[in-house]
Amino acid sequence: MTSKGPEEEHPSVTLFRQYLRIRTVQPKPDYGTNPALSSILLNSHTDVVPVFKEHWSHDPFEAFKDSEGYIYARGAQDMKCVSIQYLEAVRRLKVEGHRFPRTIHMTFVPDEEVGGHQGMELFVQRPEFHALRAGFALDEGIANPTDAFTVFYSERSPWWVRVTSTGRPGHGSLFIEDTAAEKLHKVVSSILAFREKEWQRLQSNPHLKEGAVTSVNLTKLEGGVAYNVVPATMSASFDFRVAPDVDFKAFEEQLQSWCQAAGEGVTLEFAQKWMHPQVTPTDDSNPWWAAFSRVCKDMNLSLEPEIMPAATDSRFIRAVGVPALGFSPLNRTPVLLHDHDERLHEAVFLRGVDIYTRLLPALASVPALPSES
Ligand SMILES: CSCC[C@H](NC=O)C(=O)O
Ligand SMILES: [Zn+2]
Ligand SMILES: [Zn+2]
Repeated sequence: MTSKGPEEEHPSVTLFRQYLRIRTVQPKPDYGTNPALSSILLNSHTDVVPVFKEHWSHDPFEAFKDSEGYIYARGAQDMKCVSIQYLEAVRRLKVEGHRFPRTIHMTFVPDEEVGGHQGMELFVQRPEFHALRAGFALDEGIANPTDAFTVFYSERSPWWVRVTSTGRPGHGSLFIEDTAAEKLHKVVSSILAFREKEWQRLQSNPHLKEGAVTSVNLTKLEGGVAYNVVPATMSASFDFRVAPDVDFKAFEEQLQSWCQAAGEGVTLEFAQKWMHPQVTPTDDSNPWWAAFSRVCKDMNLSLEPEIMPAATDSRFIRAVGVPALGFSPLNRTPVLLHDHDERLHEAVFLRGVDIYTRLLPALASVPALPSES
């Protein structure tokens, strides 16, 4: 009863037997046909952001599919789709018996949504990461509502800044001078004026995309104990996303000078300060880009190369010298990552599997780089 014919075999048993046939024998495990070459890393994170269930049309963890084919779930775009698309493309290529010179590794990492500090940031420093010998990585991108696909070659750097202002306390009925609030107000005004300037710069230049300018939002205000007590301390927290072409030293000095200009006792501290932005070249000098863009051209996919406005695990990968592209093959899809009713059409998902099925052979067949020969 256990040895059924091949046509009846349980798919899990078939998968098991396919895996057994791969000669991963030490000391020269057969991971790819040329293990001297660097590998391709397909990275995805497994965590998702929280939900406000009351704003969803369907249970965000049920993966409900409506009659049109839209699948509703937290992670449908960010980025459980990509994890499964990688796996399905690799499975397809294996079933078809393809072999490539370069090994393909997949990593499924935690904690990206809270900064990756316990995930990819640590992993890239580990010997296990270096043992993968990654030469190029793919990681998440963002959906594109048009026919085109967005691909990210760099990222803005997150700087999370808390400005703390101290001043004279006292009774809420008096005109107290030099209060924490009035000085904090000055800093907030300076930073929001800068925000407006960057916004105008973005608006007035159709060639600039969101990731090319520096953004900032005031995200927290803290302080105060009672209506009639002037507090001695107040603070404002800001989420800056600094564009990769900014002079970081000069920018930090600018922040400091806004604090100083507001008066005595105004200081800033960083809760997050990424200092290592990297750009993955998007021209044919980069053989990974050449392979990636060639496949897209062959498949008639139009690409929109951009700088990622948010921060992903790609920044850690690029910072250790591995070029990376942020790409989620999701076109004709409204951008709903982190939003209510995050959803993805099944046809778009399946098309993404087709796209990876073409991309992976090309990337895993990039000839030896000068550094590899
Ligand atoms: C800056 S650490 C937080 C990382 C987070 N990534 C995805 O949304 C982001 O806010 O960009
Ligand atoms: Zn993500
Ligand atoms: Zn996210």
